[in-house]
Amino acid sequence: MTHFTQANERLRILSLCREHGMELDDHQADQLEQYAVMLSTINRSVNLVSRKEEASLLLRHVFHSLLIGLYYPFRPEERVLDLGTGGGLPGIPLAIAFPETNFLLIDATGKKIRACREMITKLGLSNVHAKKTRAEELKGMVFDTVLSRQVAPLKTLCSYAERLLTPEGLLICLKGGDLSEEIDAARAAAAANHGFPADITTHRIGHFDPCFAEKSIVIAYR
Ligand SMILES: C[S@@+](CC[C@H](N)C(=O)[O-])C[C@H]1O[C@@H](n2cnc3c(N)ncnc32)[C@H](O)[C@@H]1O
Repeated sequence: MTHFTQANERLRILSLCREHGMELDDHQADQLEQYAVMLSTINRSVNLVSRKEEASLLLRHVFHSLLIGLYYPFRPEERVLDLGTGGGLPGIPLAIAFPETNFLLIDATGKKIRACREMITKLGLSNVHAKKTRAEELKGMVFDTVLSRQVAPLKTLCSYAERLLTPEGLLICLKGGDLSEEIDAARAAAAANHGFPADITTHRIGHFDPCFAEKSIVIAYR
């Protein structure tokens, strides 16, 4: 990404966040930009994001992740799990935007978690930790919210999240394409997941930028 393009993207993302009520200070904007640069650098050796989309990392990955915070403002002290985080998406951008909320990033792939740890340390973030584990193997922890971006069908995510969430907990996913069959399948499987989800809402996000035309935020409720 050229410096010119990156500066434009930074301004655009900051103004989009501000327009929608998410105020980020200069330090947070610097951290988001630094994260996008590190993601792009590490991506040369560890496959963290699609190389085709590298040209607009700040918009397509960082801002895409931040959109969750526009629909669901995280509370201080809330415990959030990013299930299948890869290179820290959506967890790291959200941990930057919500410094008083606690994030745990998990992924089944060790080199991705090592990359996340390196970026977390360089960004100086103390509210986010990363652990190599499969969701099915994570035990003895509960979360107020489980997040997931591009990991598994909703039905599978609900089966993982159900035993990791508090009684009022939510599953929030970033998804693409026509979701009607996926949502029907998740609803049909609810009985096998202790009634989860009791309800599902979807929010189209194409109005933020044409690159999100096919994308939605899906929220599954107890
Ligand atoms: C397509 S990548 C998406 C990564 C990231 N969320 C993003 O949006 O860039 C899917 C990731 O989910 C991880 N994953 C898939 N199933 C998992 C499971 N059951 N438990 C933990 N991680 C899982 C994979 O290792 C992979 O890194």
